Amino acid sequence: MERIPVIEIFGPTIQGEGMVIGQKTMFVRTAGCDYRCRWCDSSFTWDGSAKDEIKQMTAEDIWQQLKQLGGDRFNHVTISGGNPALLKSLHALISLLKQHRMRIGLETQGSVWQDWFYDIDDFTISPKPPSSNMETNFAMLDTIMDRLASHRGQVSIKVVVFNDEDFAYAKHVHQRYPTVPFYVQVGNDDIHEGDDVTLRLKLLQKLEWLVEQVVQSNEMNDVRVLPQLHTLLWGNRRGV
Ligand SMILES: C[S@@+](CC[C@H](N)C(=O)[O-])C[C@H]1O[C@@H](n2cnc3c(N)ncnc32)[C@H](O)[C@@H]1O
Ligand SMILES: Nc1nc2[nH]cc(C(=O)O)c2c(=O)[nH]1
Ligand code: SF4
Ligand SMILES: [Mg+2]
Repeated sequence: MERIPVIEIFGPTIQGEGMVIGQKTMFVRTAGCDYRCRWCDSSFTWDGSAKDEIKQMTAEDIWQQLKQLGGDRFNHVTISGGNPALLKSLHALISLLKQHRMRIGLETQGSVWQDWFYDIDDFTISPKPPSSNMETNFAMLDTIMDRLASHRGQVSIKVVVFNDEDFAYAKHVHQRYPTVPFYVQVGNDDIHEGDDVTLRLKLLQKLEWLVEQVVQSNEMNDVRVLPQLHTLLWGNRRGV
């Protein structure tokens, strides 16, 4: 039986980001990433700090844990990471979730393709801006966007923005794929802040700044600006 490296399973909660923000969902977070974003809010998935929590699970193990946590109070499961697209073995989980009539969301940065992408209902691709210190492979991103063009599910692009340079990058990505629903998301620079009131204030100020950038730009007439709703509600906690 193929195994999937899982670092946490949680929910029911709400999708705090992007196209289906507010959707009640469970989360399955896989371990391992091909990127090392400077500001990654889930670096425990790849930096070794939570390596003892990684479980090699079968699709059936994961389903059992989802049911144990969520009972019959969910019909949507979001797969995130790390980069879940590194895992060919996820196809087994995707088909099992389909059998159980779940809708499936995926969060990935668009650096790797998998054939099971075709079975995702809510697909979020989040290419990384300069502040991450990562470099986008646009040839790969073009391939992925091209293959998903005739996808039956919803596809969107979400770029996290921390500064002017990131905003310029976001414009560039939006122009490259102009027909794909496009979201800019507030970057959280304070991933170690423990005081939720302080964090909220900072994030709302950044949201105001980002809204202003979009309002003033004639190249961003058809984009949506969002905060991370879960961070506003529950701060930097894991598993929410
Ligand atoms: C932790 S990543 C996991 C999925 C995949 N590796 C990716 O980056 O798309 C999930 C989402 O969180 C975003 N994210 C990570 N750190 C963040 C931060 N400090 N502030 C805002 N968004 C962040 C990522 O850009 C991505 O859209
Ligand atoms: N509530 C909630 N929404 C999220 N949307 C994307 C998340 C992620 O870490 O991928 C995330 C998360 O960790 N929690
Ligand atoms: S690609 Fe996603 S999980 Fe990987 S380091 Fe960047 S934000 Fe974190
Ligand atoms: Mg998160």
